[in-house]
Amino acid sequence: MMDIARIAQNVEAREFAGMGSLKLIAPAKVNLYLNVKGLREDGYHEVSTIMHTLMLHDVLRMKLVPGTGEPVQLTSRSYEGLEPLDVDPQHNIVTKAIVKLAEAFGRELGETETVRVHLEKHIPAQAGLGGGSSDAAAALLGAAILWQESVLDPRIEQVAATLGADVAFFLKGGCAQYDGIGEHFVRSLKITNDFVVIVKPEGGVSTAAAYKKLDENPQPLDAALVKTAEEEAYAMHVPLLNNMAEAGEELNTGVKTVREWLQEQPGVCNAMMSGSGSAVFAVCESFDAAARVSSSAQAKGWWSRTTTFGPFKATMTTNR
Ligand SMILES: C[C@](O)(CO)[C@H](O)COP(=O)(O)OP(=O)(O)OC[C@H]1O[C@@H](n2ccc(N)nc2=O)[C@H](O)[C@@H]1O
Ligand SMILES: Nc1ncnc2c1ncn2[C@@H]1O[C@H](COP(=O)(O)OP(=O)(O)OP(=O)(O)O)[C@@H](O)[C@H]1O
Repeated sequence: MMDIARIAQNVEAREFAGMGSLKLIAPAKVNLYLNVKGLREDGYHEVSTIMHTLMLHDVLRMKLVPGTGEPVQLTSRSYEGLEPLDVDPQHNIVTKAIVKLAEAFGRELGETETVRVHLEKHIPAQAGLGGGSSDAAAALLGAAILWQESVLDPRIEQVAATLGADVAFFLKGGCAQYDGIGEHFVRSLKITNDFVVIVKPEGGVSTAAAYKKLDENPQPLDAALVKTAEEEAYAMHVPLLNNMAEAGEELNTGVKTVREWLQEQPGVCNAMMSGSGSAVFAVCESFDAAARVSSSAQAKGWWSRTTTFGPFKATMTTNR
């Protein structure tokens, strides 16, 4: 499996220059508010959450090539100190997304045409930053565009919902509240462009394990704070709440170390684990403060980036 990942790293994006190729961006997200509620019969949990996209993003390059026998040929390269993906190309959520959308559109893949994709990873995996989900949303849009279908076709949203709870959000982006299992849009909030530092301790947290851990020790949130979060119209005023944070800190003790360290840094307004972890995000009072905190985090051996909240959803961009 790792050999495939290494071979994939040698493939250059240059192959995707020129006509007929698409470039898409797949932004990361953080959860400003995550309230995990009861366990449903299907094993998923009811949640209410407010997510905000970041300027930090992965890049997907896509094109159609004559059929190679494979429905999708996916290569990937990880940047900025990230490990290669721990998943082989046919199990990558990008491949799954394209294959499922082809089925929904009644398109045969493999014999006459193959979708070739190069994925540039900048978002760490198992971090609660939604990297895989955002890649999947971008792949759905890219495939629809390559097949000359409307990006507003309802089958895109339908397939998104079958891929993972977070995928639907990345088709909308910005700041929005979702409920159900996290796939059901409730409302948009006014976005912010505050500076953010993301710090990830060594190791990730499995989303499924974090939900399971929370079931062992449920963490109801303060009702008054929940009301404030659910009624707030501006992203910048949403109180940072995550009742999965304790589960994440138990599964990866580095999360607690990072969160406590961030909360002590000058210029940090607030810090909290994102989603199911293991990344912790800190909202900072200035770019300078964010850059200083991020450099100090890197000096301690943690993966860290300075970014801002952003308005983007998974989207096509100029192919450069
Ligand atoms: C933690 C969050 O990132 C918050 O935004 C999301 O809830 C996770 O969304 P996601 O990564 O798209 O999750 P999925 O890939 O759909 O699910 C992974 C696993 O997490 C658990 N899961 C996920 C979502 C949910 N509402 N309840 C769950 O119990 C299930 O065990 C599932 O098998
Ligand atoms: N394109 C992809 N990018 C990242 N991980 C992927 C991808 N495709 C499949 N995976 C698998 O999904 C796992 C979780 O990765 P992902 O980045 O989605 O986690 P996450 O940041 O915890 O997301 P979320 O916040 O949605 O739970 C990875 O460990 C990897 O095995």
